[in-house]
Amino acid sequence: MSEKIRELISEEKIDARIREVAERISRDYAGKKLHMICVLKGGVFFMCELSKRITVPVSLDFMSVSSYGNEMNSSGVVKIIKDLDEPLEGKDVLIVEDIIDSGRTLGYLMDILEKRHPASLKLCTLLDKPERRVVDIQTQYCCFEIPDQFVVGYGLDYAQKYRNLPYIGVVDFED
Ligand SMILES: O=P(O)(O)OC[C@H]1O[C@H](OP(=O)(O)OP(=O)(O)O)[C@H](O)[C@@H]1O
Ligand code: HPA
Repeated sequence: MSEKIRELISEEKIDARIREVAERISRDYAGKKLHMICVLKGGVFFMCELSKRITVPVSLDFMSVSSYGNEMNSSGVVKIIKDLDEPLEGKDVLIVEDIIDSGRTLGYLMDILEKRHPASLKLCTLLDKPERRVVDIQTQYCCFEIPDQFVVGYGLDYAQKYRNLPYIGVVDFED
């Protein structure tokens, strides 16, 4: 079986929407410092583009968790592959994700990070697939809601492929 990628959200639309969300975040955190946590690997493209457009002082940290492996459905078991370098105590923390699907990854992550006593803990996601939700997640900043389709590009992969596409595409499978 081979796969074909069909464009769902263009590079231009993503760029424009990230600017809008970055403006909102900059307004909401005016007078504060923002500690942004990127969930690797998928969140890295979004984190770079978003953080460049935020106008309050920003610090960055990275965490790697895995639940999908090379599959198209979450295993339900979330593993920490790399923990944060810095403590979160007293910081205004924004988690930056590429996608919320079942919500299992973020549900697990938010529980762990809350226990580290940040001053605030919010979530910013590039994509949200609300139809797929199993775990309830409160998202403060979302760029796009998408239907229940497996997507790639802008950091998102299928079996580690297509992360570097500059747009979001849907994977169509062919014989
Ligand atoms: O809401 P969920 O159903 O939990 O799915 C969302 C998670 O799945 C993907 O991560 P993945 O485990 O594929 O790792 P990756 O970012 O390294 O590709 C994505 O980056 C989210 O972290
Ligand atoms: O639609 C998706 N694409 C890539 N990775 C994902 N992880 C959760 N959902 C997705």
